[in-house]
Amino acid sequence: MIEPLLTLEQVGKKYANKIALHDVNFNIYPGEFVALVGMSGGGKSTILRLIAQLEQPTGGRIKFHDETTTVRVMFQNDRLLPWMTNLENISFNSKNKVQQKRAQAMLNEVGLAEFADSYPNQLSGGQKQRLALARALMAKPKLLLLDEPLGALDALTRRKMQAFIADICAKQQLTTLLITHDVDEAARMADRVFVVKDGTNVYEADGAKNQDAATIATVSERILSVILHAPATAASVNR
Ligand SMILES: Nc1ncnc2c1ncn2[C@@H]1O[C@H](COP(=O)(O)OP(=O)(O)OP(=O)(O)O)[C@@H](O)[C@H]1O
Repeated sequence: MIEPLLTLEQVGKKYANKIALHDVNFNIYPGEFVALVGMSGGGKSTILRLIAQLEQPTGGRIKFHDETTTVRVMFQNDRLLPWMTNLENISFNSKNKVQQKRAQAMLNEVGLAEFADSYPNQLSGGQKQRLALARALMAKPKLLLLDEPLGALDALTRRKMQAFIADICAKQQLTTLLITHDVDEAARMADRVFVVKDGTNVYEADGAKNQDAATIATVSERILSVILHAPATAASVNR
């Protein structure tokens, strides 16, 4: 049996006057691409922040089966540093030759080789997100967390970036967790999709990664229907 990379067991998160999460249970396995979808306020970003250890759960536990697992997050806001060149943004301005070479190779990988010496504000939205992805990948993370990374892009660029990110993650066999409102995006990019509703994960479906448009549409429709109609008390999945 394959050991999960990450297990969430009855995870809860209480803020002063709000229960954001109350019973989150799931496993993520090495190399898979998982998407968390759901309506606004359901708890998706809170789950991501807990996994990234930006906050601590107030109940249950989050277990990394290999304690050396490194995690990187890519956010909707690219968080690039405007005063550094694109290359410096991903090499963290390191003078180390190996690091610089790797940064250049990473720029090639994301199709930005010719923009090494220009600055983030000279890039398009999609290019900025590719640079942000390159920066996240520089650390060779075992787990990549994507927090609505394509939310600010126009529809066409977004579609291109979905394929681009899914391909890079597959090529690098990177374990990836994507948070998105976009059901079609989740179905299109993910191996598995979890629906998060009212602080818990209420449903799990196979995604439609690398499938034809009709399959993506069918999977999206099913997920959307769960988001709209699943009772808040539905049993959470535990795989
Ligand atoms: N720091 C906080 N203090 C108090 N309540 C919070 C805090 N962060 C989140 N919440 C609440 O927890 C719930 C879940 O929020 P969360 O941001 O995780 O939802 P989400 O599904 O990611 O929503 P969205 O898609 O709009 O980002 C919401 O009701 C939110 O108001």
